[in-house]
Parts: sequence; structure tokens; C-alpha cells
Amino acid sequence: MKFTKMQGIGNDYVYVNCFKEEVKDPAAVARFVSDRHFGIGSDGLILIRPSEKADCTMDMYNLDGSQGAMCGNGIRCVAKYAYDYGIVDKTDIAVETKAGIKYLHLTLKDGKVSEVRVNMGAPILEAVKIPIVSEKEQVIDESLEVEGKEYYITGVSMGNPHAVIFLDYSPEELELEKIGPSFENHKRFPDRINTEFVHVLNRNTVEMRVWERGSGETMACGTGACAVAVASILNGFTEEEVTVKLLGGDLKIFWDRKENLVYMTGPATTVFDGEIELPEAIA
Ligand SMILES: N[C@@H](CCC[C@H](N)C(=O)O)C(=O)O
Repeated sequence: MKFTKMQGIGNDYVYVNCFKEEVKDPAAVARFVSDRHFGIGSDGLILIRPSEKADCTMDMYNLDGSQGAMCGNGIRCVAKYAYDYGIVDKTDIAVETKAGIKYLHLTLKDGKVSEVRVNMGAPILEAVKIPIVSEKEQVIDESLEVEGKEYYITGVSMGNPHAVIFLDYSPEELELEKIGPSFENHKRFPDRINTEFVHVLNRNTVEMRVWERGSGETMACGTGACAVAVASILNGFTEEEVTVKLLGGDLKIFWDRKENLVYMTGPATTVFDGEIELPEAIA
């Protein structure tokens, strides 16, 4: 199987061009290639497929083989891939996802993609749609008990579910490996959840760490950064333009309240192209 390893501020996936390749069992291939010792090493697998409604389709799989409807860092890389590998020859690109069609703009520097801006669409705040079990219509600064400790969560879906937690200390201090799975699998999150732990630095800057559903701690999460910006604004902590500092770098998020659209801007990077022989059982 031919593939390209790409990363968006350290959130790395194995990308397969399904205009040319066939992947019969994507969940099993995701688990195999993601392994950092026995596979290629990644946070998951992204298939780039033809689309009848857009320039291409993004199908994303987490490290554990589960599917994510949206992937913010992944979709920037898909747009760069589509441009670099000749699927499109334009800088405004439409990508179909399980969370709808997303529109992206590539900025070129010396003919190369330097930055990608994504219209991520409207954030979903209704608890039932995220989904989060709650007695209220929206989950904003609501108490959640995890392992005997009380946290306060704000729920946002960017096509995939997020619980955002604000801390009055740096998330560096957290033992995420220990507590992450208890958030991900908490009974109030029927589809599991991505959890962001955030420290507000000033009215336009926050720092965060993320525990991703299906992949564990990653260096960055694009949809997570958007959810964090939306939650920071809803809780009155920041203005509408927010720089989100993640372990792998920064993303610029803008929530246009008038249009109710979230925009994310950040880099997309190719690491290397390769070819791997898959075990017979999953080939
Ligand atoms: N890293 C991604 C999100 C990937 C999907 C997520 N783990 C889920 O299952 O919803 C991003 O950059 O948004």
C-alpha cells in the first residue's frame, strides 16, 4: 500500500490516496499502521477518496480503528495533499466529510502551501446533538465527577464531540495518561468524547492539552482547538480571535459570531512518502 505520512502541528496521520489504492478494511489498517513500534507510527489513518459533491472526500480513522466524523488537522493536510499530488489545481478546495462539506483556502509561498484556512462551519451546542447526557439544553460550565474529583465542562461539537475543561493552572501538570480514559469513557458521553484541558493566558491566547477519543493524548487536535475557542468565548474568557497553543504548535481560531462560522488557520506538512506490505489478513 502506497501512503504519505503528514502532520499538522504534530498530529500525524497516514494518508492513502484512494483515487489509486484500495483499502478493504480501514479500521484494521488504521490499527496496524498507527502502531509506533510495529507499524508506520501515527495517530490514525486518513483515506482520500473521490467525491460526487466536492473535490475529494476525507475518511478518518483513529488509532484504535474507530471513525471520527471530522479532523481539523487532518483536513488541512488533505487539502495540501490534493494540491501537491494533482487531485486539484486550485487553491480553494471543497472536502466532503461525515460532518458535511468543508471549504478550505491554501496560501502559497514560492509556489508551496504555507498555510491552510478552513471554514469549519457552525459549532453545535445542543447537549443531545453532541451528545452529552444533561438535564440542560446546553452544557456550559457544568459539573462532572471523574474519579471522585469535580471538573467543570463545556460541551461543543465541531462535527465530533468535545468536552472543554478550564483550569487555573497549566495543563502541563496533569497526568493525562491516568485521567484521560475516565473522561473518554464516562457514562455521560454515549459516543465517548475528546477532552481538552485549557489554561487561559490572556484575552486572545489559551494553552491546552487534549485526550482524543480513540487515539489518547496527541500533540494537537484541530477540532479540539475550535471547540476550546468557542468554549472560551461562551464562558467570557476570550475575544472572538484566539491563538490556541498546543503541544505541537499554534492554531489561529476565529469564531465569526454574526455568521456563526468557525475558521481555523494553521500549517500542513508532508513528512515522507512510503510503501508498506500489509499482513495478508487485512490486505
Ligand atoms: N485530531 C483530530 C480529531 C480526530 C478525531 C477524534 N479523535 C474523534 O474521534 O472525534 C483533529 O485534529 O480534529
